Amino acid sequence: MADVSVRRGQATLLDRVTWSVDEADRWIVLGPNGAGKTTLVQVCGAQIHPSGGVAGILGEVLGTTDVFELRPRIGLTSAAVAERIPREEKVGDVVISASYAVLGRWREHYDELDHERAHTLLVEVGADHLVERTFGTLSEGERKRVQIARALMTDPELLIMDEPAAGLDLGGREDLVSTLSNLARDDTSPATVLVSHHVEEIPPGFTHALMLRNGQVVAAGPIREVMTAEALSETYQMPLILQIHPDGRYAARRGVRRHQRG
Ligand SMILES: Nc1ncnc2c1ncn2[C@@H]1O[C@H](COP(=O)(O)OP(=O)(O)OP(=O)(O)O)[C@@H](O)[C@H]1O
Repeated sequence: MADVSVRRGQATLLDRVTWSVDEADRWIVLGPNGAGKTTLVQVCGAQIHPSGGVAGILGEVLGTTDVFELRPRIGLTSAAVAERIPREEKVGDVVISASYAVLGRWREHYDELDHERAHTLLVEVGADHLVERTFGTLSEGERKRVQIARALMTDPELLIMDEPAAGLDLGGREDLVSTLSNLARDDTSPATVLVSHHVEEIPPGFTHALMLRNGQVVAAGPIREVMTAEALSETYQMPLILQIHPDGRYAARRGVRRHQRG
């Protein structure tokens, strides 16, 4: 992205964002509510066009390419995508129908390889036992896993996940973090962008971080350089203490301002 802005009426949702993601990168995108995270990944996912600047995705430039050819090359999970999955659809079909970029399985013919791939992906995300269940009967955590398997079904060159841990309980979150960590560490996984609200949800193996505030980039780069208490405090506009655990997990909490003596 070069100087990418997104405007709606008088509002500037993204303000001259310059950012690049390489094939082997696994990015975490952090920022307070309303910072522009979803808007950013909607541009990355070829769902919306920038109002200004240039966005290049997988060798194509948005605005000069057919987004209907580009979108199947991108795996996207988000609340908006989940809402469009029919509740009565069987889990196996939710995953396999991604190969034709349709929601709701009907008319399509799938071959044995598709079935094998869907099964392998469900095993990878720990959801193979759910294959015969309907999507509507799954718990929030189970739905998130199925959505990730679906996003991977087309063997995308870019994987974008917008808040996959939202609504999960502690156990569900921990399971998801380890699933995402395994994905991140797998060399065959695509370039990945993960939007999150909590530093505790950053899966070990993620390589880069981008912090957004008011549509602007506060910090971006290799995770070990960018994930600092200073950058986080600036992003959330409050003094924060950041802990980095030896296993690569993070934790943050408000710091108490020290009163100066005298
Ligand atoms: N069509 C629109 N017109 C005006 N403002 C909009 C429009 N769409 C989104 N916004 C605003 O743009 C800002 C960025 O929204 P976005 O959804 O990208 O934020 P976010 O960082 O994903 O937030 P959250 O963490 O709450 O999901 C928000 O303040 C939102 O209210």
